[in-house]
Amino acid sequence: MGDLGRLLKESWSLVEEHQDKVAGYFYARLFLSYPDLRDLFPVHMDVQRSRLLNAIVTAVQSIDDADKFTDYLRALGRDHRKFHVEPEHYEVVGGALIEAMRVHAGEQWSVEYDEAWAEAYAKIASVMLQGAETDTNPPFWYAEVVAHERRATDVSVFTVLPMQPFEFRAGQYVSIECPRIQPRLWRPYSIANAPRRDNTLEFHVRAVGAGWVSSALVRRLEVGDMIRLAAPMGTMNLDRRSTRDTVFVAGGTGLAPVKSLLEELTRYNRTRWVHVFFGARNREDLYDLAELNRLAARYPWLSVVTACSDDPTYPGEQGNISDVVARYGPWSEHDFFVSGSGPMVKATLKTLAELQVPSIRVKYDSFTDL
Ligand SMILES: NC(=O)C1=CN([C@@H]2O[C@H](COP(=O)(O)OP(=O)(O)OC[C@H]3O[C@@H](n4cnc5c(N)ncnc54)[C@H](O)[C@@H]3O)[C@@H](O)[C@H]2O)C=CC1
Repeated sequence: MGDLGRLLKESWSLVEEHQDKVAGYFYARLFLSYPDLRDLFPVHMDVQRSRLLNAIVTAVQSIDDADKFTDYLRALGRDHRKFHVEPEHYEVVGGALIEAMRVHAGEQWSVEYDEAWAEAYAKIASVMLQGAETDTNPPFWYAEVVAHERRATDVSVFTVLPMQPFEFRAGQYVSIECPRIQPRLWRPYSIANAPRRDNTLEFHVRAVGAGWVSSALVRRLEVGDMIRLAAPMGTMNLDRRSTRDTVFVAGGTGLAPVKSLLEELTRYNRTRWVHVFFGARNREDLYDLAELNRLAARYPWLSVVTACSDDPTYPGEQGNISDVVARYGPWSEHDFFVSGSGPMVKATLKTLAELQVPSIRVKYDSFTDL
């Protein structure tokens, strides 16, 4: 770890325990110095409270890998155009963050820490700004909900039609906001189809715990609603030059990007064997199985294995999908795509490492919806 990385980690450990207070101070400082900024945030800050702070801290802490994150940060800058973020906002946010940490760190805080955070933050902000400034697309797209279907108690699949052309690559995700239901609350979801001639986009959403946006999208979204979409992000794309057979491992609605990549494969694949491992808690949550089976019946190169982790009488595989994949194989020559909750992705990456799958052949995008 470089010196800068060490200083950042060291200083964050001084305030880590008081994250809530740091977040409270940070937003108060932000809105005090820039009352206009309040309009960019949702009315109720409860859910939002730790999001921005966590995102910045994670990005800053990864500064040693900044080169690796350049594409991500540029895309994040483009994505942030949906908030109408101006260059001066970046400065205010950085200043408020450092002040909030300094105030809560106690006597051990030093000028060195101030400088380290300022340097790392400036680097990240400049890459994000570059991404935003070179983007010629609209800051967001309006899209009309044209279909909405409840597939399980907590899972819905819905389709939208963007009002202007919306370009993306199979496997990417976008932030979504529904102004009628929850203005200014944006959450990322994967697009569950490859680009289509009719421009429609499909999303799979599960209403989880305190996930306000997800619950609203599952329970309250209606055909005819207008939602807003931000710029597409993510690098979980197919490499058309690869001739390797491919394995997709999906947990729950993490199936969405897998469906998108499968749809792309149906357009050109003739030679690669493709295996889908789809895990859910119970059989009802295997919400898209009928469609997967239909694809497998039509394309001889595709096979599907399903598993339930909390349904002992399910006749298919039992257990977490990260373990189920290890019962098949050998996999050391395959390309892998992993999609699901953070813990599911982590567990699957561990299994694959144990199975000697080189990490370079494993693609995943990890994002969590709260
Ligand atoms: N909706 C979308 O477009 C996308 C969603 N995701 C993420 O996928 C997740 C889906 O959540 P749910 O449907 O509620 O899935 P879930 O929590 O019900 O889990 C589904 C399956 O994933 C596996 N799994 C879960 N936790 C695991 C762990 N700790 N270790 C090993 N395996 C585990 C198990 O096989 C389980 O049956 C969410 O976290 C969401 O953020 C990811 C990509 C796209």
